[in-house]
Amino acid sequence: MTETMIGVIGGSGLYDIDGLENTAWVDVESPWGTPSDQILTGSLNGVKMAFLPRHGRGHVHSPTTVPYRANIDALKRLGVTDVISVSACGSFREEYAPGHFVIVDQFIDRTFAREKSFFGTGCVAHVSVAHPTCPRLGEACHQAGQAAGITIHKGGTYLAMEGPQFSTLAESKMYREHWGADVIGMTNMPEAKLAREAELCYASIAMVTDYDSWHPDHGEVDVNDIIKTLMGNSEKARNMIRGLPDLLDHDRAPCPHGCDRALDFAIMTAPEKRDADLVAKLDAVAGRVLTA
Ligand SMILES: CSC[C@H]1O[C@H](OP(=O)(O)O)[C@H](O)[C@@H]1O
Ligand SMILES: Nc1ncnc2[nH]cnc12
Repeated sequence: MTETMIGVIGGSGLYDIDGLENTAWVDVESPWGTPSDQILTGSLNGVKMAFLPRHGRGHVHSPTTVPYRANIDALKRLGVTDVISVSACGSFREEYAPGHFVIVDQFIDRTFAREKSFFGTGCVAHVSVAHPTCPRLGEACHQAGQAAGITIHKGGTYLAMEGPQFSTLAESKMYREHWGADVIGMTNMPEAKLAREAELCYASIAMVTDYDSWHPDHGEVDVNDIIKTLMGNSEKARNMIRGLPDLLDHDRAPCPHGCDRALDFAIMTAPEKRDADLVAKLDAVAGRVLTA
């Protein structure tokens, strides 16, 4: 049995969490760069927790410049087993209204200006992201959300756009009417792909702040309106997070969906052809299979 450590990545409006015991903001060094910020460590009901504000406290990083690899590597290095990503999003569905939460289970990745893998020349790996989120962790988030009195929808496809501008009306209609996306945001990719490469269970909670620009009865998306909705959403998210330790237990059974074994057959490069520097950088992410 490994010990559970819940890592929470907080998006826009969620720059800290409360209620943890024995807290400290700690620097975590990563060979993949400097994480977005220090990481808040502590425990809740006997379960270890780590919190990282995705954009940094004070919202320093844009969706494009968030150091996604450093963030995931740093959480893995700390001992995190399960990552809960909390994000603001626009909605493409009437019934996913501002103030509601969505447990995302699929993604369409339209980002193009980000490093998307820990692997590359000298250590090539191909992991499956057919099912990019962990159903066990998503179910725990769903239960915690319901217990916190949140209107929370189970399942949804998140379109990850590059940003930082919001979508045009034509894009918004295309994503909604032709691509089947349910919500839109700028940050869950490549975060989800990297979490899978690092063999971390990953669940995404998208907090609806707006109807993007498609809705005939709502104006175009406006960041001031988003911030107003975010203020209410972030308190709800904190309430939900407080319920998670009791649902996840201190001792962690292996993931029934195999998230924690994603690299078992993924690495293609022959041992004698591997680049030593890259292999060294992969010590936290892939040490389980590279040193076996
Ligand atoms: C404040 S609106 C746009 C901004 O909010 C979302 O951030 P996050 O996913 O980190 O909550 C969206 O993706 C944009 O980065
Ligand atoms: N409409 C939207 N598009 C992209 N990212 C968002 N984050 C919050 N609302 C958004």
